[in-house]
Amino acid sequence: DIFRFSQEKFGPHVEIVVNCAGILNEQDWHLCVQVNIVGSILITKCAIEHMSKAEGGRGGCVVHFSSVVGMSASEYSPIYSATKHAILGLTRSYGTERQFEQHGVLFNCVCPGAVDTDMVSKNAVQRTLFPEEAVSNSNDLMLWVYFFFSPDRVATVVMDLIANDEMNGQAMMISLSRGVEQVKFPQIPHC
Ligand SMILES: NC(=O)C1=CN([C@@H]2O[C@H](COP(=O)(O)OP(=O)(O)OC[C@H]3O[C@@H](n4cnc5c(N)ncnc54)[C@H](O)[C@@H]3O)[C@@H](O)[C@H]2O)C=CC1
Ligand SMILES: CCCCCC(=O)/C=C/C=C\C/C=C\C/C=C\CCCC(=O)O
Repeated sequence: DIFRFSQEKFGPHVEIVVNCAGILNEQDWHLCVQVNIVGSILITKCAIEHMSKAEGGRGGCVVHFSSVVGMSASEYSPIYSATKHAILGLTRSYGTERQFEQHGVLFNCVCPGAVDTDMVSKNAVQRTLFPEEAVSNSNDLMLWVYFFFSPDRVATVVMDLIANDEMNGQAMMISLSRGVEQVKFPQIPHC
């Protein structure tokens, strides 16, 4: 539907897809898996269907939203973290040379740390993410609660990815400790 909406509003050729939709819900983890993983796969499939040069499209780029906890363990939100690992894997696998040769579509993702949005106010403030005792026992945790990126900062990184036609299968991490950084993955040969 979102592709049809875009075509009606902006014209027939979709060339840029930003898949930002996501939820953090450890209680209703089926929903979390459905929205974050299945949703991202569906968007990927639709993007290829509409953008693939082999199907009459013009190619283009897809930017998915993973997270810093898509690359590292999350003590408080393991299911959410697993879904964000999946999005990273999806991005890297569709962002291979073979896939690009087939479709002409670039796939990259962003992996932000905490960003000042409704997701934070729903989860951090209401403490579904932080059990009460974890908040009261850790000064470090409180540090995270008060330091967030602005959504604009993340949007700038997304815009840079859209403008870059060299990057494919890459992840841009946006973290307090390291700033904006392209993640270097180990090269593991297929067995
Ligand atoms: N806020 C944060 O600290 C971080 C957020 N992220 C990721 O950034 C993305 C955006 O999150 P936020 O803006 O922070 O959260 P948010 O809760 O403020 O916004 C999420 C958006 O996703 C949409 N959405 C949810 N389920 C949907 C569905 N089934 N179909 C279509 N749209 C749906 C909502 O309507 C909402 O507009 C998510 O993928 C999230 O996992 C990544 C790292 C950190
Ligand atoms: C360290 C930032 C992790 C960002 C995770 C994410 O994608 C969305 C989080 C949304 C709300 C939570 C806000 C802040 C999280 C702060 C600390 C989390 C501690 C790490 C953990 O074990 O989950």
